[in-house]
Amino acid sequence: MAGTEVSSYPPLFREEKGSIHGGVEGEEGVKVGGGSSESDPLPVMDLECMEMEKLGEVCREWGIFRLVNHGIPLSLLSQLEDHAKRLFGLPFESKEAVFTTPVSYFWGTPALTKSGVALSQTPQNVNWVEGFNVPLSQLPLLQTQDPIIASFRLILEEYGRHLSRIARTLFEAMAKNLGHDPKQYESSLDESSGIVRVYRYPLRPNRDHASHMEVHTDSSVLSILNQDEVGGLEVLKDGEWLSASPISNTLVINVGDMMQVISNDKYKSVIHRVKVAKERERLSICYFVFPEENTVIKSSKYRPFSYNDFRSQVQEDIKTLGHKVGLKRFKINDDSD
Ligand SMILES: O=C(O)CCC(=O)C(=O)O
Ligand SMILES: [Fe+2]
Repeated sequence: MAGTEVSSYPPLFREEKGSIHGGVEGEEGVKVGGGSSESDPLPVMDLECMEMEKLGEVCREWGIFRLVNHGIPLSLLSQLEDHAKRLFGLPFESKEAVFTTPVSYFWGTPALTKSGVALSQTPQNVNWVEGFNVPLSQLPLLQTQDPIIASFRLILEEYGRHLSRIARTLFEAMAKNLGHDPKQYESSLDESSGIVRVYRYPLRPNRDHASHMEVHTDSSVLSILNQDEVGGLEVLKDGEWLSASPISNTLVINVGDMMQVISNDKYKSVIHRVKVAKERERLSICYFVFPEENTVIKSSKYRPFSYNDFRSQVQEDIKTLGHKVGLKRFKINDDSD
């Protein structure tokens, strides 16, 4: 596959390419799932038959769950994966030159500016990832003569419609479970803010136990993840890292920071990271959806702020401190930091 050509990696990722054997075997204290449903620790929710009580319990105790019966055709998922692999296989310089706006190419960090440019990262805390950032509402502006990019766009548009539907359905069920008036909370989920990130995690052979994506929570209301069969997503639950195994035709849903605020801290924004424990490249496709950016989010636990305020604070913290501080910045009576 073209994707394994060394020239398709950012230069920093090429140095260790010579010795791809002796990869990471897992780690003590981490249950590394083998991809079968027996080893899957995540609670499972069915989109076609939503159990409201269980949904509330899962969002309070886990902040993450597996979704089945999501209604996205398998053929669409595999077409998307196929196209992503072909585009990642282009030479690094072409990816940088071709994908600027509205779809941008980035590497080394998932922290991007509003226009999709990577915030700079020191070599010590570089994330072993590259990706395409796709603001769904701007996809029609992507002009191209390239047939693969043109069909990538069409596939993403269709995928985006499914994700909006899934996010809206889940959000309404969560609002109902929280006893919120759905009308009042309508602008807390703005489908036009939806972003898809297509990630490729290259091999990292000589860095046993190093993260491919560092520990974090998502800033979104909800995130919807579709990972390939390699796996590597890990979730912190009761002080233990659990592996969210890849299971075909299922999605993983994360409660994000904004949902935690909307729920007055009843739901929790899940702490997670990516560590690829196999000698294989990994591909994942993540969707993030946010509140309407200027609407003030009401909560008794936080001072009033909009998503715009939150994003600016996160970006400032990453620039000045090197990491996201997150919700603590807005919490009432929190004396930390
Ligand atoms: O690639 C994954 O599985 C997760 C990525 C992630 O956590 C993120 O982009 O926030
Ligand atoms: Fe994440």
